[in-house]
Amino acid sequence: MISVEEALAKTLNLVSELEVESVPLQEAAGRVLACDIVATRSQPPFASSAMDGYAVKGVEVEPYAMFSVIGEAAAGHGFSGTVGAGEAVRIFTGAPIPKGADYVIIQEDVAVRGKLITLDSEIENHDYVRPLGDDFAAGDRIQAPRVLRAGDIALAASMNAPTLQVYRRPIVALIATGDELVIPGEVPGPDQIIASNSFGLKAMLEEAGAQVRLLPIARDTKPSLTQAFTLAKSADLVVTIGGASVGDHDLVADVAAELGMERAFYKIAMRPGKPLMAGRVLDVPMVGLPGNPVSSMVCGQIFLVPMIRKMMGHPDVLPRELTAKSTQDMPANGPRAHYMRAIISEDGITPLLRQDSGLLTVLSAANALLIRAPHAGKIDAGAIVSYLPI
Ligand SMILES: Nc1nc2c(c(=O)[nH]1)N[C@H]1C(S)=C(S)[C@@H](COP(=O)(O)OP(=O)(O)OC[C@H]3O[C@@H](n4cnc5c(N)ncnc54)[C@H](O)[C@@H]3O)O[C@H]1N2
Ligand code: MOO
Repeated sequence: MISVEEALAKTLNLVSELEVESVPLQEAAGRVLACDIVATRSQPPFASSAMDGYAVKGVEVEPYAMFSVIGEAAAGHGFSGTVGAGEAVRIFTGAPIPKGADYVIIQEDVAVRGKLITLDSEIENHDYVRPLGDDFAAGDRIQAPRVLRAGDIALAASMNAPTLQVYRRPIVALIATGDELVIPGEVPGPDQIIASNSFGLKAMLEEAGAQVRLLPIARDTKPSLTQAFTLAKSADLVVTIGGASVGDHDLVADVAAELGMERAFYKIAMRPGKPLMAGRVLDVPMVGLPGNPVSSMVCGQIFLVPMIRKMMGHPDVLPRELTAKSTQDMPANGPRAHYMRAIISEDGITPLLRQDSGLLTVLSAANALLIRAPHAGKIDAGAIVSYLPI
């Protein structure tokens, strides 16, 4: 058995960044930018007004000064003339500052009579002019790599970049295995249960950015598993669920071996998740998850999500572990790293009472995985422990 850290390094080694593709701006959120975005224009492209008011010459601004209004400048429709001494142009937010003017008096500080304005006794000492290129100048860049958030998309749009270069999303083929499984909505036979892991994993991996194909459930026979692997050949990552352990019907390792699997490892010092395996099958990176529902979801979180992130070009692939005070005493841990389903709140972190890897109710109630290292000693309530939010 190898450690979680070794297994993580080996699973990450199986994959690399995928190719770069062009996507429309509207579809780029959450993707990782692969090439710098270069602004093809400055913003604003002209000095512009930050307020509704009157554009004048700044040197003429003083209490009770009077100006005659000679025209109007609105956003999208500038004033074509020049502002002279004693003159003002009615101006609105976003409009170009007219020639000759360099100051905007907000309309709240002005008394208007026909075409004449008089400044109040107190005037704000602020020109309300946004200079040309105040936000960015032509040639400025959004640097890659970068995970594109909503604010970045707005900035890229403003830079007039209609398509962006991003890493491709990985295609993941998910193969649930087991004669006992039927899909949700079907009527299970007396010895059957509903397949849950593939649906939970699909949600998890899609949230991480993957495109997930749910393959038909493979039966516990070699031909059925062989067919499933063959169907998955065009994916960037094949994930099997179940059949990973040592029982007579756990055939994933055997079938993968018959298909020439280059095995990276089998079995890790982790709880849940001991029978995890990984390698390449039919030249496709493959991870074999244990079937117990919580085991497969926890392994998905710890191993698959970082693999997806690496393929998508993320600069940081590993989740950042956080720390909190344990609200409970805890006994010494055994030889496997324990990822305990737990609840993090302002009081600290509390491991849930039942940790059996078949309990999806417990996983659903948890919002964190409390991490106990192999052979960690016993701790008292109040001790600092590591966790991952889930
Ligand atoms: N003698 C031993 N028995 C087991 C060991 C061991 O070391 N020695 N390891 C245990 C551990 S730990 C785990 S985890 C499980 C993993 O076994 P498999 O990967 O072979 O999984 P299965 O036997 O196929 O299934 C286990 C369990 O999970 C249910 N299952 C499977 N797939 C799904 C699915 N897609 N959706 C919902 N539930 C699923 C399945 O019905 C079983 O109940 O092995 C232990 N045994
Ligand atoms: O490791 Mo198993 O995954 O404990 O249930």
